Amino acid sequence: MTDSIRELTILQPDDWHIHLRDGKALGTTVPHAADSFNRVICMPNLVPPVKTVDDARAYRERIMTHLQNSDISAERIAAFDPRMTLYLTDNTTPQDIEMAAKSGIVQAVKLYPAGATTNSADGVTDISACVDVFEALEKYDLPLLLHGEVTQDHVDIFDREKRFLDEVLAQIIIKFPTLKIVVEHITTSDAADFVLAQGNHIAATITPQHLMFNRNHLLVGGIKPHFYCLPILKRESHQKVLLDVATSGNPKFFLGTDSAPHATDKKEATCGCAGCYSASIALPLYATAFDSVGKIDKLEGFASRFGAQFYGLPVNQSTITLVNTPMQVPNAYPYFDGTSLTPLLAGETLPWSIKD
Ligand SMILES: NC(=O)N[C@@H](CC(=O)O)C(=O)O
Ligand SMILES: [Zn+2]
Ligand SMILES: [Zn+2]
Repeated sequence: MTDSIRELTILQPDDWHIHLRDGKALGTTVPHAADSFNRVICMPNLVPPVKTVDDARAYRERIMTHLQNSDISAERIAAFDPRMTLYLTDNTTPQDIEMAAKSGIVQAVKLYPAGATTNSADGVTDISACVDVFEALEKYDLPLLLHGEVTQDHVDIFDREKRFLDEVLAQIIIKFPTLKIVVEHITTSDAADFVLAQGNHIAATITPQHLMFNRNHLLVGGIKPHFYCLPILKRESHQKVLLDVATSGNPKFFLGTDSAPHATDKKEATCGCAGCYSASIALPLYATAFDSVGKIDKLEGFASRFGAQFYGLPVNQSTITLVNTPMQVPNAYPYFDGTSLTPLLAGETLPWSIKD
């Protein structure tokens, strides 16, 4: 065994699922995202949500303003390209979809079953009533991004993703056979198998936490709120399958951090918010996960090629270098109004870091 330093230079990655939030939160989240990623698909679950092209345009401008005010390099500022999504509600019309498709700034639309996750109260209450909207998405070739969990009270939280695939998504696919769909943040072997069984117009994103952790990390030895996100971490056998498919080189699986900031006091609470904050350390996390199974050579496809390919965009030209020199994850970042933001694995050491 040699201890030589290993380096990996890959095309600059994109993040196909990120929450930047709004207002003063952008002062922390935007520079973190722009440090590592060129394109980022910005989730629309703001309060109030991003529902129209005008909302999306205004949100993109607020994001860009925070970039100009940050201390990141001119080169990273020039490369950063937030892509917008619209939040589907019961009132979204086919005309809204047509306008989004023709806007040039809306990359996809997002479906949250009402009540499924953070800020999803305005989401869709009856997916079977979305026929016209799905038809329009199919017609204009605009991808549908799914938070794929059912929400009925009686369904066990660990079964909610599988039940969504079997009972909801399977029906959508039959009725709309060419609709482009991304099953976001998949967490089970069932979801991996489901996506593998479909055509190339159906893909999935995978978060760093679902590759690195399972429900024991969340619950054994005390409850760890910073591992709590939705869909919830599952058992180890699912984690292993996710790691298998992510590192397989299959272009159906690509990077989406689901970095989801909540102030530390909102996580460490009697009713803690769902979401792991990972944007600032996402690439070292993914590198660590891929290296753990000897598949670091598969990282570039997952992080920098397959997402662009799915969305019909060119791959980035610039590169970034990762190195297996350890880094310490900060205990917390300053957030807005005197609050702090605790990242995933706060205070721990990661074996990989980004080379300066
Ligand atoms: N993943 C999460 O646990 N939370 C996300 C919402 C989401 O992506 O489901 C958030 O916005 O906080
Ligand atoms: Zn979600
Ligand atoms: Zn998310």
